[in-house]
Amino acid sequence: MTSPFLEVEDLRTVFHTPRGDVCAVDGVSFRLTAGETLGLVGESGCGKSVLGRTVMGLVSNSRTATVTGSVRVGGVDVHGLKPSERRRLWGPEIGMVFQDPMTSLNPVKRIGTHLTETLCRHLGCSRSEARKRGVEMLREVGIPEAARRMDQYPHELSGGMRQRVVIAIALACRPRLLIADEPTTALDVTVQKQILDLLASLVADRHMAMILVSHDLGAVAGRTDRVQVMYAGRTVESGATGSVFDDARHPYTDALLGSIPRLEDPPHTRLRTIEGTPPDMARPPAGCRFRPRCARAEEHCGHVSPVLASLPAADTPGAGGRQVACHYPIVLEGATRGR
Ligand SMILES: Nc1ncnc2c1ncn2[C@@H]1O[C@H](COP(=O)(O)OP(=O)(O)OP(=O)(O)O)[C@@H](O)[C@H]1O
Repeated sequence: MTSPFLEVEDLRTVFHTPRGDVCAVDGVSFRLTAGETLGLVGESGCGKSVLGRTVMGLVSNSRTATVTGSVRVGGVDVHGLKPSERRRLWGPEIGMVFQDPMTSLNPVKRIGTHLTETLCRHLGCSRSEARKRGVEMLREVGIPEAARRMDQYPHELSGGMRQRVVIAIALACRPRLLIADEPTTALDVTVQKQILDLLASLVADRHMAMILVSHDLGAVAGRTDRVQVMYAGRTVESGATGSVFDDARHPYTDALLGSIPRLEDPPHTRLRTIEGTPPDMARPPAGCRFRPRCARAEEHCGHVSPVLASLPAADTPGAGGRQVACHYPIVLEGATRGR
C-alpha cells in the first residue's frame, strides 16, 4: 500500500476570542496519498477554511490560537517546525489557491514578478530561467499570449485569468499537495467550471494530492476521489465521493444533497432547505451539534456526541472506508440496522 503523503490526526484548532474559545476544527482526521483528491464540504462557518489553513501551517499555536493533534506532510510534523522552516514547505511541498485571486495577487506587481519571485526564492532559479519557466506555467494554465501577460498587472486581466495566474503561481514549484479553498466562489458561473476542470486535470497530470474546499457539492462531485462532510467543526460523514453522493447516511449530508436543484425535477418543484442555522461556534449545543436541525433526532442525541464510526463493508457494497457520525444514520431499505 502507498504510504500517505498527508496525515492529519485528531486536529483541533481553537481560537481564543473575547467571546470565549471557538473550536473551529474539532478532532478531524484524514489521510491523502499522492494522486488522491479530497473534497471538504459543508455550510459557511463549519471550519473548512480553518482546517485548510491549519494543514498548511498558516494557523498555528500563538497568543490567539491553539492547535493540537498533528499534521504530517511527507512525514514532517508541520506544527513541530519553526515558522521559517514551515514557510519553506510553501511552494515546493504545499501550494494554496484562495477564494479571491485579488487577495493573493499584489496589485502593484506585474504577473511576471509574482511568478519569478516565487521561482527564484524557492527553486533558486536565475531571473532569466524563472521568466522562461513563468511563461511556460502561464501557457500550462491556459493563458493565451503568455509572454505578453507576464508584463501586465493583475487588474488588466479578467477574474478567471487572474485565478489561472494564482494557480500557475501555486503550482510553479511543483508542490506535492495543493489546497484549493473555494477557488471559484469569486468567479462568474461560466468560468467556475473551466477553473475547476483545469485544477482537476493539472492535479491528475502531476500526480499531486489535492484538498478541494467548497460549500458547493457540485464542485467536488466528479472531481474528487473522497469527500469529507463537515458540520460545526467536526466530520459528520466521509467516504468515496460517488458513494457518499449516491447513498448519504448522515441526515446533514442528505439535507445538503437535497438542497441542490436538479434538471430532472418538474417545474416549480420547491427546493428542500435545511431549517435553522449552524450553531454559534463559541457556544455549540451539547451532544450532536446537528440535533437542533435534525428531523431524525431523539432525546439521546442532545446528550451524547456521536463518534465517527466505520460502516460495515456489507452495508456499503463496493465502497470501503465509509464513516458516519450519527446515532440514527439513514439506512438502505431492507437493512436490519437503525430505523
Ligand atoms: N481568526 C479567527 N478568530 C476567531 N474565529 C475564527 C477565526 N477564523 C475563523 N473563525 C471562526 O471559525 C469558524 C470556522 O470558520 P471557517 O472560515 O473555517 O468556515 P468555512 O466553513 O470555511 O466557511 P466559509 O465558507 O464561509 O469560509 C467560524 O465560526 C469562524 O467565525
